[in-house]
Amino acid sequence: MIIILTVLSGGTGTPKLLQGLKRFLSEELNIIVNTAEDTWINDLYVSPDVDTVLYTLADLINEDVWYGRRDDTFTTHETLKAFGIDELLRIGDKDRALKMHKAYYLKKGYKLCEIIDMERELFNIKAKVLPMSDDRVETKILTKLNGKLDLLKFHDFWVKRKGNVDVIDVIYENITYAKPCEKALRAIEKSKAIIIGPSNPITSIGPILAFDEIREGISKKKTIVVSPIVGNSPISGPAGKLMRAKGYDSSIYGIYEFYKDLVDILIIDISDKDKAKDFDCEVITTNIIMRTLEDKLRLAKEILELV
Ligand SMILES: C[C@H](OP(=O)(O)OP(=O)(O)OC[C@H]1O[C@@H](n2cnc3c(=O)[nH]c(N)nc32)[C@H](O)[C@@H]1O)C(=O)O
Ligand SMILES: O=c1nc2n(C[C@H](O)[C@H](O)[C@H](O)CO)c3cc(O)ccc3cc-2c(=O)[nH]1
Ligand SMILES: [Mg+2]
Repeated sequence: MIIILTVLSGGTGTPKLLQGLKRFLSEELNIIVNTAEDTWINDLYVSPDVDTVLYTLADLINEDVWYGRRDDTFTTHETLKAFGIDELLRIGDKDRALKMHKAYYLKKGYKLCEIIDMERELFNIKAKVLPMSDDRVETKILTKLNGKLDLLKFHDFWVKRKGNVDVIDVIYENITYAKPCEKALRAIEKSKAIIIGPSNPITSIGPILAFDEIREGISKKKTIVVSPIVGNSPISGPAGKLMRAKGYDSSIYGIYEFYKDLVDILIIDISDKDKAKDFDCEVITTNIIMRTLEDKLRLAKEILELV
């Protein structure tokens, strides 16, 4: 009997875990991906977390930065810069084709989920890669610049300003009107368990869980959460700062608080084991820091044994 699982993912932490999971599962795996950082850059449609998941599953990902393709070239990016067009994101030539492919079919009226499914097939990926929505939702960071309130696009906050601004709030623009992707809802329904991967709770998993129907569907399933935080810090990125801005402690206490309505099993790092008794759910302590492929395979295997 094939065990169907659904994983919620952003673009760095969970893709590392996917490198482990993909060794044990193929078509049984559904990945619902955050699309609230999607953006048009000139004529390219950039869906950063989706593209990182596709490249990770196709073994093409650049693991130094967790975006773009390994061994890509940057001729067009550099030439555009010479022409005075500075793309905020350093987009490789092969990677550009994937973003042009999305733009081409979006302009023809295709749904994002249909285009991603075409791309999954082009990369011979067996797992289903599903956007959280086919509608635009955009994460914005509320801050104060020169004494004035300003709402920054995520890439302005993270790529241009390196996250070096005070974060007053984080909002998901258009979430009220956007609809979850039907295929994502079906995947949750068919799943034996849901894995909320070690991604940024606020800007990667938060947008996905902001859809009531997605939350509702997950609440009916065994849900395993892998913490992206060890001690009081995320292993990388702005998750700690963003959690504090939303009123959550940058610790596994904050992680539990954020997921408490959904989590059945919380996986924390061995270094946090003394806190394991403080949670009203099953807690597994293990090494959750994935440096090597062996780390990723071991963590994936430990998780699959819980399903
Ligand atoms: C900017 C970045 O967002 P994104 O690139 O989308 O990344 P994710 O939200 O998917 O993941 C960031 C998240 O991942 C955690 N992380 C990273 N490596 C590990 C690891 O080996 N183990 C583990 N348990 N978590 C890991 C990291 O702490 C980050 O919070 C972003 O928001 O960082
Ligand atoms: O911080 C960066 N993030 C880059 N990213 C990642 C990205 O947009 C953000 O860091 C993620 O959205 C964070 O979740 C890219 C993603 C792509 O799909 C393609 C190219 C890039 C290029 C950059 C980049 O130059 N700098
Ligand atoms: Mg992301």
